[in-house]
Amino acid sequence: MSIGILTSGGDCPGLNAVIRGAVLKGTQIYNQEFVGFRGGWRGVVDGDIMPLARKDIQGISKQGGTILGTSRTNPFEGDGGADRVRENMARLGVDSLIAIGGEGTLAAAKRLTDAGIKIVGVPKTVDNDLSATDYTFGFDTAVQIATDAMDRLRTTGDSHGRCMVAEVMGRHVGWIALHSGMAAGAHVILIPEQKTSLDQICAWVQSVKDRGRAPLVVVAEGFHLDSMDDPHSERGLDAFGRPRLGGIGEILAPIIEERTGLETRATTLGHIQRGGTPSSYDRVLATRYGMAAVDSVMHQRWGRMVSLSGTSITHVAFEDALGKLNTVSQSRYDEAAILFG
Ligand SMILES: Nc1ncnc2c1ncn2[C@@H]1O[C@H](COP(=O)(O)OP(=O)(O)OP(=O)(O)O)[C@@H](O)[C@H]1O
Ligand SMILES: O=P(O)(O)OC[C@H]1O[C@](O)(CO)[C@@H](O)[C@@H]1O
Ligand SMILES: [Mg+2]
Repeated sequence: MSIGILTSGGDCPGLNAVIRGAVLKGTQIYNQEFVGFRGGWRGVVDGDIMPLARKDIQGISKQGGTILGTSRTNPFEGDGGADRVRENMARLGVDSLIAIGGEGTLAAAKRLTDAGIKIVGVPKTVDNDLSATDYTFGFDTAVQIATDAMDRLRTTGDSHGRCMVAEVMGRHVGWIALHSGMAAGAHVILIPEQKTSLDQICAWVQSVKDRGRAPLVVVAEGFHLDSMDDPHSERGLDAFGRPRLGGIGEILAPIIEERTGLETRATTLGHIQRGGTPSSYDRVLATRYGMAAVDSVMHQRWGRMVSLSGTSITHVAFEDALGKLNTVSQSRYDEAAILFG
């Protein structure tokens, strides 16, 4: 019997390092065999597998994306369901699953675990929005990419004396905005947790302008003004029926320009934040998660995900890992806000 690995939800730098860590420890220490399911839960429902022997994972921890592919497929929709998953696993000789994904992937994993399927979870998300782990891999890389981009925006903004608006990812939480904004010396950081008025945003921008500096405004895609009920969305729905976010930077830029008289440009970083080489921090965390997930399989810790607590790897039940987001606290926001304007 082998262990099946899948990556599901948005991709993120470090997924390949998890796969490598799991396969290396599993083959070397436990003499286990592995297969990969292609395209997240879709591969599990369709029985679409690829080999994951030691030679298949050589050198992949520095590669971005996921060699398995990913999707936002719901394993309970269409032809799916727990019975279908169970049948496919039995037919393919797969005894248990390592599901690598965010809160949605783990919610699906919990439903399958409740139906008796043996699953352990590995948390991933660039947004760092899972509360049951101190950090998810992918976040550090995304922050570094965003910080580099902002450093570049600042030199062109300074040269032209313009206000630059940088939009970063962060559907429900503002961690990428907070960390990259602090690192790049942003003058305004706008996050989903803190509704803010246009008057306040323009007052910060104006004060930077009055000091003769070129303002940098960082906005998370999930931010909404105090006058908006929901985050800005104009890009339809994702595969799970949720609004695709993005575009709030382009909305804010002309308003800031009109109100402050300062020429303003917006840049949306988008999926650049999720692409390319993982940072060394993310590779190490992801590798440790992969190895710990195999330990969990060997100890039959079904329905639990590996998690980082301080510098130690621990285990959290799916039900405790879901339902509560890791939001930016008021104190972390207040600390950053001292630097605004
Ligand atoms: N409660 C649920 N029951 C069954 N399937 C679910 C549930 N929640 C989410 N899913 C499925 O799992 C997929 C993956 O979830 P989602 O798209 O939220 O990505 P994720 O794993 O949370 O990663 P990301 O950080 O990119 O959001 C969803 O697209 C959906 O098809
Ligand atoms: O890649 P997609 O499906 O457009 O998803 C984008 C979403 O995924 C994330 O990158 C991670 O959840 C969010 O920040 C963003 O809203
Ligand atoms: Mg999600």
